[in-house]
Amino acid sequence: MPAAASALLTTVEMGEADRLTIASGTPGIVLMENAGRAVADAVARRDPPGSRVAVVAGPGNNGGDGFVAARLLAERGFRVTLLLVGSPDRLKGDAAAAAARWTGPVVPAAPEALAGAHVVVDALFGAGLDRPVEGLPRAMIEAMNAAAGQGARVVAVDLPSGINGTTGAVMGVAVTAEESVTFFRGKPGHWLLPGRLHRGRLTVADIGIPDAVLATVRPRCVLVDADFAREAVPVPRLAGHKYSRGHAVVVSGGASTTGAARLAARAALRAGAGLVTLASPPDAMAVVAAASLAVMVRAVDGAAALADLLADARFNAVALGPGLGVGAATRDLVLAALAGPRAVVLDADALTSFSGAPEDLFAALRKRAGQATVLTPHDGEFSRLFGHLDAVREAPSKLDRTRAAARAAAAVVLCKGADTVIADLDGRAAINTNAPAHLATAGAGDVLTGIIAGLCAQGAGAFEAAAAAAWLHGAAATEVGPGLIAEDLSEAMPSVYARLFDPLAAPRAARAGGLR
Ligand SMILES: NC(=O)C1=CN([C@@H]2O[C@H](COP(=O)(O)OP(=O)(O)OC[C@H]3O[C@@H](n4cnc5c(N)ncnc54)[C@H](OP(=O)(O)O)[C@@H]3O)[C@@H](O)[C@H]2O)[C@@H](O)CC1
Ligand SMILES: [K+]
Repeated sequence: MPAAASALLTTVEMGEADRLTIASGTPGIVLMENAGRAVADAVARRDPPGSRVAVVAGPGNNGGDGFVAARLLAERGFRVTLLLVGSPDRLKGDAAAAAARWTGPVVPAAPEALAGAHVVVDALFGAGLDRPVEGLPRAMIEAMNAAAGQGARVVAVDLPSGINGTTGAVMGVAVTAEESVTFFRGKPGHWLLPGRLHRGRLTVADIGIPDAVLATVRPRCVLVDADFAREAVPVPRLAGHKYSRGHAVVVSGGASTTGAARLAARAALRAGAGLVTLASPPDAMAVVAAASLAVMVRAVDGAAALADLLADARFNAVALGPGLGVGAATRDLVLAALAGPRAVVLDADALTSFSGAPEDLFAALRKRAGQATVLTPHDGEFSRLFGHLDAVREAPSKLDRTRAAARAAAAVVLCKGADTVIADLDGRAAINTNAPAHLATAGAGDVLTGIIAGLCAQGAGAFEAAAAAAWLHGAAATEVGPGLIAEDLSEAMPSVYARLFDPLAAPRAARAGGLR
């Protein structure tokens, strides 16, 4: 997996990182002191000494972090109230040790005790939340949200209480924080919906866990960022020529529906493919040719003709789906594309055409497992293709649903949305949230398909191509800004690439690692 810096750790993986660190000689109470200090620092960064701080501490180590933060804030002149959910004599281990260092009163938690707080530190539940929240904890979460409504700033320790760190799910009810301070690395629940909407600004604090533990923990999920995209995008060699950058084919629909394929084709070219050909039904040739300059056009009448065209091995990546129409003709085109040694990207109508018989698609995909194949469903297309599978229905998160779909289809699956998840069939996964709201516009999905095909044509692996394309697509939308229409995305790609590969604009870590 590229970019270990952006690894996201499940709560189990984070527990292992803690254990490995403690086993190699750093006591747990030291980690807890560091965690509590990071929380106190987050409070002190924005609120002056003298502010009233209510710390809501729970019965586990998240509460322990709260005790440390309470002590350090009191030492810095904040007026701190410590509200405990549960009884002090049931605190264990490091949390008990942290509580013993707190010399102020321990007040039994009650919702009304939050009145007048300028800052609420939510140290109720973190990684250990394992069931729906009820009773007093629920009342305290609701009171924290009510306090936020009255103007209090809520700073969550590790996770907003009620959010599952691994899945991002709300376990009954959850705090909506202004800031969450987490430790060592982010967690999938900080980035998946709805967790992302609850966590506010995310601060990741170093608490003394060495990066080296990642080699043992081996996290399977990353957040897609600029470093990931920089590593994944094949950079043209000076000695290369257009053929060495691959030749992508995009299959077009009929005369009245060529726009989607044209958007995809142009995006494949802008993504860096050496050559791009639109395979067009004969009746649409005039329309397609008139609107394409750098993109080439070939008449292709049905699945047999597509197979003939693709017999030329230089066509090394094919995208199908945008504007293709739903039905048997599209199914045949898809099966023809899948039946050979090339990267294939399936989107939109190419997916919907198999919604009555997904197993037919999966069988064709399994035959080519090991070759690059990417499916790019939105939520509706995803449930039509994969909704019948138990492993998908029972998955606790979008992350796991997408992984289950990738396994079933023997392909990389990119499930679109505000939290786009990309999963490989081996369990590797990535989350991309680099997507401004104005990206949700007609034709944007067609462009994403084209970028993936363009990266695959240049030799990127299917997983890397899909994840990097999602990030680039979002970066292009950010570059254009509000008012964006799908046509603009491809035109913004040169600026996105310029920024990505400009050594002066790149972050220090990437410079030190050397740009290819
Ligand atoms: N050394 C380390 O490991 C470090 C860990 N760190 C910190 O520790 C946190 C993880 O700590 P944790 O594992 O103790 O879990 P935590 O989130 O405090 O909650 C568990 C408690 O809640 C309870 N409980 C659960 N669900 C419930 C529900 N629905 N309703 C009611 N009760 C519920 C559960 O009780 P039980 O199941 O026993 O009834 C248990 O008592 C992590 O987020 C980070 O902040 C940092 O200090 C860095 C060093
Ligand atoms: K919390």
